Amino acid sequence: MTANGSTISLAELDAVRVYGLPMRTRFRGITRRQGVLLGGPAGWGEFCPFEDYDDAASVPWLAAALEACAGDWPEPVRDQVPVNCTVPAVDAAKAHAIVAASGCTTAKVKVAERSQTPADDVERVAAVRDALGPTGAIRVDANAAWDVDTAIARIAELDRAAGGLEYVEQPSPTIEDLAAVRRKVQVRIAADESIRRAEDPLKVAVAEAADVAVLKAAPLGGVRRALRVAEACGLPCVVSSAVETSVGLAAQLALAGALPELPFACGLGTMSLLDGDVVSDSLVPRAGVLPVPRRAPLPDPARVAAATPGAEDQRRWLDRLVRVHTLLTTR
Ligand SMILES: O=C(O)CCC(=O)c1ccccc1C(=O)O
Ligand SMILES: [Mg+2]
Repeated sequence: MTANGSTISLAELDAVRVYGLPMRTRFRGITRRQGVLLGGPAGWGEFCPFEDYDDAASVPWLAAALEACAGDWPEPVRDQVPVNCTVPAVDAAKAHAIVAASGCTTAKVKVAERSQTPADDVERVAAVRDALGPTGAIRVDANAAWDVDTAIARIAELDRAAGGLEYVEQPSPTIEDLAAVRRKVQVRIAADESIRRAEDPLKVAVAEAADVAVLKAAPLGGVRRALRVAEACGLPCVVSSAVETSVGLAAQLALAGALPELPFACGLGTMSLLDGDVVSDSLVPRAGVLPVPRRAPLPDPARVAAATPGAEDQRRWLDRLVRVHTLLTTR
């Protein structure tokens, strides 16, 4: 459903294209992204729930894609959005190179990945500071890896290595953990998974668990729904990608463009994580900013053809699309 209560049926779509693109670096265990591009009456949307999401969890992703197909995005209040570069759990030299090449003055560094030691994280963050210079902002994302005591210890080390962290994203799994960590550290806490997956995203603010809310348009059911979450939670918001193609990123940028306040850089500089795109004018940041588009860029037929996966993957995604659409429309 869109905010207007209209749902596009699959029969109203002009085009349905399954795509698959490899990731340049393994990221949170993900080595490729696949999804479906939907061509609707007013534009293109992208349906790309993560592989491990079940049908119920994928419903909001479809709502977000159909909102884009219906051309149902709110009016933006800004025409460009500052973004961070994203530094996966790579070695320090590679991290330095990513930041230096990015043109961004904010870097988000993945930490606490299973293949890494705390010393690797400290080295990576120190290298990122070196590449950014003294004025850039560094945030880290632990993806809920730490228990409360570990979080408190690691945050202190990483804050020192960074010469000051802007915030720590999801240091621990639960809202209660985040609140406990937040009471013990000086660094701001950002809630990501707690908002995406919680039945009631507002609990984050109520529990005083976070200083910043990370919003992703697709898992929250689209731009308009995500805007309502932003309003209700009352926290400063950062829009962060789900590593979509430029079609899905456009919806994220529509959200970032429509938020009344945007005090921090957004996590939308993720095209560099994907090896390829489905449009020819990719949403790649220039000088650390991305434009706020009025609609998604049009898929380029040659690029879509080049990214089309095998018959089995196509079938799997079309089946998934139909099942999730049934769930969306029969709720
Ligand atoms: O925010 C960014 O810079 C990149 C996006 C990102 O980190 C991400 C991408 C896919 C799934 C989860 C996450 C995350 O923020 O944890
Ligand atoms: Mg995160």
